[in-house]
Amino acid sequence: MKQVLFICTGNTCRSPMAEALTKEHLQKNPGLKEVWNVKSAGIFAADQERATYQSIKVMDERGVDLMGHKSQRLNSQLIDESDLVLAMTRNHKESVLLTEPRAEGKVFTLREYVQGEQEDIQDPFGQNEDAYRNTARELERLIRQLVKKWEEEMEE
Ligand SMILES: N[C@@H](Cc1ccc(OP(=O)(O)O)cc1)C(=O)O
Repeated sequence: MKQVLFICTGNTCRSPMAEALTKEHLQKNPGLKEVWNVKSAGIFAADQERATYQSIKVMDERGVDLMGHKSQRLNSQLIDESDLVLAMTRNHKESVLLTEPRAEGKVFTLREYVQGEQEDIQDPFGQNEDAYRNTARELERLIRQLVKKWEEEMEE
């Protein structure tokens, strides 16, 4: 099996949403579900924190359960065991490559990986629910493209 690891700062908003959305999409695609294991972590995350209330709420609005999420701090082992590391921002990507240079080649920003563009996914932390909703919508779009990309790769 291959492992994808989503990275953000606190592992309580963006990367948990990306993880949950990806798992949700994989549920609908048994072939791919056999291929990809999905995790998330945060560069400055505390361990064992729940996702923020707003993240849980906006995911719930999409029928995606984030209640069981527990944050974890990024570490070398997680990077080493991952085949693909998808960061929310260029800063996250650069920070990973600075501490784990051997990860070069498997670390991308999510948008770079699916759209070939460098734009970041902004942090909704500390903002209102609508900001979270916008992040969720943006992530949903990107994750749909990610899964499509994996499907196409599988058919090759
Ligand atoms: N937990 C940090 C900040 C933080 C939390 C979450 C966060 O969002 P995300 O999980 O999307 O990186 C960003 C930063 C603090 O102590 O203030």
